[in-house]
Amino acid sequence: MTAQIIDGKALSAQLRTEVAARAAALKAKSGITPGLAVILVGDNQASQVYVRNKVKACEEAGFHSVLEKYDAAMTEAELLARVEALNNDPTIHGILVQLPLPKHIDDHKVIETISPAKDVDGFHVASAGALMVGEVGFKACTPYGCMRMLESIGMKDLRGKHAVVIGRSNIVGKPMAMMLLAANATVTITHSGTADLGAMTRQADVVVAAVGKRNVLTRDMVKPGAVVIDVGMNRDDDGKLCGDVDYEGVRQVAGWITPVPGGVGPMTITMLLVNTMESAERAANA
Ligand SMILES: Nc1nc(=O)c2c([nH]1)NC[C@@H]1CN(c3ccc(C(=O)N[C@@H](CCC(=O)O)C(=O)O)cc3)C=[N+]21
Ligand SMILES: [Mg+2]
Repeated sequence: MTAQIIDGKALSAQLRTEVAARAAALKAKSGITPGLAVILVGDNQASQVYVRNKVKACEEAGFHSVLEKYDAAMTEAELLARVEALNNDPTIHGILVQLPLPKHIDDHKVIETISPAKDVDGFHVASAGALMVGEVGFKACTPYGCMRMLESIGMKDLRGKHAVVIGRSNIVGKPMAMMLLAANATVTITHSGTADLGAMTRQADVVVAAVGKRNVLTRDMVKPGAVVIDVGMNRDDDGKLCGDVDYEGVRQVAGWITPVPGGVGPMTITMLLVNTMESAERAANA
């Protein structure tokens, strides 16, 4: 038996159609068009591609989108001033400052300047805190997308399940663990300081790999039938996009697996649209 595939592209298409319908309904009812502003500083090649995909996804959903591109020499003060201007712009419901930023700019300072009401990335301390205590706030898009993938295979409630997260970043590992916990899973967070990773993952009903390194999870580390979610975005020796999971090996034992590309990546962009939609609806009801 080989694993069934959780198709992030297909699920994204379905969810984006729903978002487009919500956007049209909001516009008809209140005259408000959801608006996303994306700021890109510098000329990082990968960032250019991602940002273009985000703007394209917005347009397809009927959103208003603004892409602001700046030279790598932009000062931190100039960037903070742009974020503040967008905070005060009523046509904008979501602000995304593409990371990484040039070294001379303090990412944390920039993120904390974004109004939590427009923090559709879910990176602000207020958004992370809201997730931790179960308050209303924007959820980080990548882990949020992983939760929607689990929901799509009937795993919305994870009571009685053991979820093992590999990685403890602020943008994926930690919020992922919080969301799994909120879904009633028993959660283990593993990382570079974990003594025996395989001993942990072999107990898991759900494994989320979010390290940024190839072949972190191999078939001998997976319990037969487990759900494997691959957040990784790496390049193999031929320059092809690949995840953190040894896909060919792991699919021989897993019950479900997400591919790279076509898995978590498209879902990340979809949840950005969902958060921006939500923000526009909140603004309309305010
Ligand atoms: N403030 C901020 N927010 C982010 O959400 C953010 C960021 N900065 N910086 C960079 C990372 C990366 N990221 C991706 C999203 C979608 C795909 C995606 O759609 N990937 C496609 C493949 C794309 C390709 O072919 O290269 C897939 O997996 O199928 C990839 C990467 C968002 N990021
Ligand atoms: Mg920095």
